[in-house]
Amino acid sequence: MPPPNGPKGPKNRSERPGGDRPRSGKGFSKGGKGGVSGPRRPVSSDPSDTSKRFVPPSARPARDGAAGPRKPYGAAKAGGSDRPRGPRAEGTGRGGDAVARSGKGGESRPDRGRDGGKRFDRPRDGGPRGEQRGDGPRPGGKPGGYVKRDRPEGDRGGYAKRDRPEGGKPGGYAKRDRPEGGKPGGYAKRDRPEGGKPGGYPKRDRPEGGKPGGYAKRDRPEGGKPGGYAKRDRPEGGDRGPRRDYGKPGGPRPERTGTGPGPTAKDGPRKPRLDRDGRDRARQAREAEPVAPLKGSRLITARGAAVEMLDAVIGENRLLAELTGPGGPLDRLDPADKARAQRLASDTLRGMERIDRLLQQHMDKYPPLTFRNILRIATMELCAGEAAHGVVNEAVTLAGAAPRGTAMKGLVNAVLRKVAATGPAAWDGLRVPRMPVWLRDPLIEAWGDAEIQAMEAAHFAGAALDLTPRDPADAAALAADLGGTLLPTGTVRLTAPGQISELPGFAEGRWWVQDAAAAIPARVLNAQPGERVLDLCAAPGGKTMQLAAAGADVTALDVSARRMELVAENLERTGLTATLVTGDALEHGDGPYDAILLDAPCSATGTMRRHPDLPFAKDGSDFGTLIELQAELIDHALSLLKPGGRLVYCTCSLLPDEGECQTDEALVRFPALRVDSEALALPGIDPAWRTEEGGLRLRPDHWPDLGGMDGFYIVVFRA
Ligand SMILES: C[S@@+](CC[C@H](N)C(=O)[O-])C[C@H]1O[C@@H](n2cnc3c(N)ncnc32)[C@H](O)[C@@H]1O
Repeated sequence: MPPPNGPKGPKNRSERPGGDRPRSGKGFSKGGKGGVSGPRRPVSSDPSDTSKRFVPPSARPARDGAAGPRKPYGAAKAGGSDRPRGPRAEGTGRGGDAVARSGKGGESRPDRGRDGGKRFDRPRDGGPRGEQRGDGPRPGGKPGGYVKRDRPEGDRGGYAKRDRPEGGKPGGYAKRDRPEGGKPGGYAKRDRPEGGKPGGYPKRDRPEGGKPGGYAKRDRPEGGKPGGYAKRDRPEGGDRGPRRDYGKPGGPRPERTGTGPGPTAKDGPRKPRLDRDGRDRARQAREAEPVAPLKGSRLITARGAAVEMLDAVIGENRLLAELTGPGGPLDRLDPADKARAQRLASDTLRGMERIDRLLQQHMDKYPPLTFRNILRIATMELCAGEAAHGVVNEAVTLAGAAPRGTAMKGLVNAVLRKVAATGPAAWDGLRVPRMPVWLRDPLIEAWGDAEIQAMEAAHFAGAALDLTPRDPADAAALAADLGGTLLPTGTVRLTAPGQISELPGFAEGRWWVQDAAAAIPARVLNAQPGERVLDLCAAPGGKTMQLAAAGADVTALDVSARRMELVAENLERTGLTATLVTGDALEHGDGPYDAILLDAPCSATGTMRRHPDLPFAKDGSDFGTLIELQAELIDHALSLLKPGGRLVYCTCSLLPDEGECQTDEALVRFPALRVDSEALALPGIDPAWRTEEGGLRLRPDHWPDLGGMDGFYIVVFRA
């Protein structure tokens, strides 16, 4: 068979035969790994020729010429990224995480030991001070210089002489030691909080080679505005040109608190910031330790646990879902307080940009991370209408209970009283918090400015609780019984649900938690009773349950043993059955199947309404690896299909690279493959959501009057 259209493009693209995916030498390739370099063996275009379809991984060409087993997912980043990862792709992609969160969920990292509260008691090393050090107040010193009005005349709020970094001038941080973008004298009003100027990083700080967006203008129609990946915009053969690098694998990670100030042009070349923000220590710690255990009584409260969660997300780039397991901040809380702590942490992350803007009005510089997070949570609560007296008292108590926190109590008290006086009234006038620039720029290029603002509004609004009824015919009755809303696609939405496991019908398995968008892939797959269906990346099992409830003979596979336990628990609760397989999808060979659902691991950027921690914990540097894996999974899934069988590919991502582009490129690799767009004609699915290549693009700003939905891409292939 002649090779399908190969990539045509700039020189730095991998030259790969067989219609392999066009890739950039920078772009999404994995630096030293060089991306998938071998030719991809195409699926036979002859539907009856099943013998040529399955190419076992062992028979595949070596990646980068390197023989041997595939490396664990994300483990081998180019440029020495030291971000430790668990087993391949565990926890990536969160299309079904809602199920896990209903009391079954979060992944803990069993490979980490316990540690005695290090985060609150870091050794002072005399090194540069930074925003994320979390070191506690300086020795022997009052926290002078934090609160604006507390400054003595002429005092610029800096550290006392003995505390200055070597070479430091009075009045603040020596240039090299200043927080990114910081000026001498601390965080004066004009200096923005974490992350820099609104809008983010100056051009030169963008990932190498990365233009904002990375989807070059030339790909758009003449004069066309961004938004949509219309076929007409693409060069022949589905070649979109080099892909964007969403992060800088192995390089220093950009500031991404989501709120603010990043490096500014005057800071000069970027330098590693690990010492400055404590991330080197954090990373080392992550290899061996779970969340630092709770220290003392102060953290056995919802607010204390929320502080610890924020410390881990912002200071250590951990996801909230990683923090819910044994040994984590929630460990010793009762279920109601667990829920409250998670809500406090999520709401604070969601509103972080506004919160920091309010706080910065009253501080010349930020205190260490833990105290900053105490202030942030309290500010969020004050602006949400909580009684000032209780919020301030609790925050002061929390601060005082932290190591070396006695000296911080005054600061916390003074700042929060000011916030209480003016913050709630100012809150609504502040702009809707934005996504971090590394993500915002490419999304604007993809969907347009107004659309991104609408998505940000949806993210800020958060998400209701969505339920999928086991029996789709029960949806209206379920909505009535639970006081919910029946959405056009058959999901039941609850706006004030309370504790999930206490809701009627939970124990009996009448429903499960699943975002409205996440429920659509299994619906378009339309499994029939008795059909042999494979759910290829199944955990925690939301889509498996839909397929099993339809009466199909379901095999559910996932690489994560821990997450497969959730599938088993969910099936047991709902009284549904499936064959469970724990293993790598790329090594599964038990075909052929009538239909396959591939809910591939992805950036999870479509789930930010529910996971506001994502922009803080991620920087996009692993997206390239995920995109490569998605293509491999598509190829392998196709090899397991019966002739004429259907493959539903989906990701909970907003990035076209994980959706529309994957479809384009699969169609180039496999010319006989067809997209079945008719399968998308289901009740509640707006035809306007269809994409030119025949898929379905769901976005958080869809259904604005109903409360939005997660971002998803869905396509139905026919072999
Ligand atoms: C988006 S989640 C799946 C959600 C699930 N379909 C649901 O609806 O509940 C992606 C899953 O892919 C799994 N995964 C990642 N790489 C895999 C691989 N190579 N083989 C099998 N599963 C994999 C992850 O463990 C994760 O559970």
